[in-house]
Amino acid sequence: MPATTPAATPAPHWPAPTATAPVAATVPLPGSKSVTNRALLLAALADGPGAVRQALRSRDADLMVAALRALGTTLEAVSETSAGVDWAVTPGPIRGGARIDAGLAGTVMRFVPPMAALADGPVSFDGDPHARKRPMGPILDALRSLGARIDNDALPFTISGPPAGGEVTLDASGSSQFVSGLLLTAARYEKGVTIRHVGPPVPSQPHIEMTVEMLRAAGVTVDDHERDVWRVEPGPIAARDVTVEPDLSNAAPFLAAALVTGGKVTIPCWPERTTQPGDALRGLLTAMGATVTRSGADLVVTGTGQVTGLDADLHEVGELTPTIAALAALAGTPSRIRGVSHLRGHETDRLAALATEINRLGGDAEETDDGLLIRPRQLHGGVFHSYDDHRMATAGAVIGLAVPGVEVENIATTAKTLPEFVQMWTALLESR
Ligand SMILES: O=C(O)C1=C[C@@H](OP(=O)(O)O)[C@@H](O)[C@H](O)C1
Ligand SMILES: C=C(OP(=O)(O)O)C(=O)O
Repeated sequence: MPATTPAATPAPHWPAPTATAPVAATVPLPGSKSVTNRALLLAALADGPGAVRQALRSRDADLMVAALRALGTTLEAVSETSAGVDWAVTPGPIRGGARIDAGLAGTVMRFVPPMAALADGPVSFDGDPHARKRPMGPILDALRSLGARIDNDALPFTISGPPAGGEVTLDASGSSQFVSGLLLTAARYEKGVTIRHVGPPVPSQPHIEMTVEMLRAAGVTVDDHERDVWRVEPGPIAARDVTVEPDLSNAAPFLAAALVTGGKVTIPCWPERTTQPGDALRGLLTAMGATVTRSGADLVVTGTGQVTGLDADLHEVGELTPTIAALAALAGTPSRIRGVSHLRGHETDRLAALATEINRLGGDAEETDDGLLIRPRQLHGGVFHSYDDHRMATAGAVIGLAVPGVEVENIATTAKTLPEFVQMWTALLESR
C-alpha cells in the first residue's frame, strides 16, 4: 500500500498587532540581502580565499550559499551572532553537475547562471512555482549570445558553456538584475563583456551602481561612462574581506511605524554613503510627514501619527513600493506611485497584489500602467494576503498598526530577507 501523507495544515494567519501607543525603539537591522549575495558570489569567483562579514542569514542568502557550495566553493561560517554570519570563502574550480534551487530569489536566479556557465559540466536551475514566472529571457538570451547553451527561456533550465564573452545587447527594462548578473561574472569570461541596454529605462539604477562599486573594489575594471553601456575587462577578481551594511530596505516597515504611531524609530549604523536604494527612505518618509535626522551613525525618524500622501516616481527604488503603498493607504491625502511597472515581475505582481489587498480592507487603490493611485478611505480588518512576498507581508503589518483586525497570511514568508521579522515587530510594539 502506498504511504499516505497527511494534508499539510496551513499556518494560521498572523494577527498584526495594532499600536496602542507611539513606538519608541532602536532597531538594529541584519545585513543587506543585495550586498550579501553580491559579496558571496564575488568571493566565490575571486583569486583566493576571502571573508564576508555580518552577512545576512535568510532564505535568499541561504540559497546563494547552497548554490555556491554546489558549484564547488567552500563556505565556512566562522561565527554567527545577531549581527549576522562571518563567512570564510575559499573559491574552487567551478563544478558542473549541480542542481541549483533559486527559490524565489532574483539574486540567485539572475546572478548565479553566468557563473554556472563557467562550470566543467551542465548546471540545472529551478525554483519556487512562482519563480518560473519571473522574467529571465533577456539574461538567458544574453548568455547565449556570449556563448552559453541554455535549454529554456525561464526556470527551469540547464546551462552549459563556457561562454567566451564579448558584446551583447539586451533589454533590461524588466529588471536591473539582468545587467548586474552579467557584470558580476563578466571579468572571468575570456573576452570580458560589453553590455548595451536598448529599451525603456532600466529600473533600480542604485543596484547597478552597487554592482559596479563592488566590482571596482575587487580590482575589476568597469567602464560605465556611457549611459546604458557597461564594459567589464577580463581579469582577476581580487579576494577581499568585506563587511555587509545593514539592510536599509528592510528598515522601511520599522521606520513607517514611527509615522503611523507618531513615535520614534532609530536605526543604528545607517551608512553615510551607500548605493542601497533604502537610503531614499529619508526623502520619501519626509515627504509623507516624518522628521528624519541623523545622530552620529544613527538614523532617527519621528512621526506625528498623521501620514501625508505623496506623488513619487519609485523607478529607482521599486523594492520600497509595498511599504510606501501601505503608508499611502493610511494617509489623509491621495498618493500616486509611478515608474514601477517592472514590479509585475517581482516576487508576485506587486501592483495587482497591493491594489487587491488594500481594497480588500476597504481601501481605495487603483492599479495604473506603471504604478498605483491610492486615495484616503477608512480601512477595516480582514485577511491581508502576502502571495509569498516578504514585502507584501510587512506591508500588511504596517497597515495593521492603525487598523484593528488585520491578519497577515503567511507571515513566515518574511524569512526571504528577514527571518526575525515577527520578533522584531513584536519588540517594536512593546517599546515605549
Ligand atoms: O540587484 C539587486 O539586489 C536587486 C535589484 C532590484 O531588482 P529589479 O531591478 O528587478 O527591481 C530590487 O528590486 C531587488 O530587490 C534587489
Ligand atoms: C524584488 C525583490 O527581490 P528579488 O531579489 O528576489 O528580486 C525584493 O526583495 O523586493
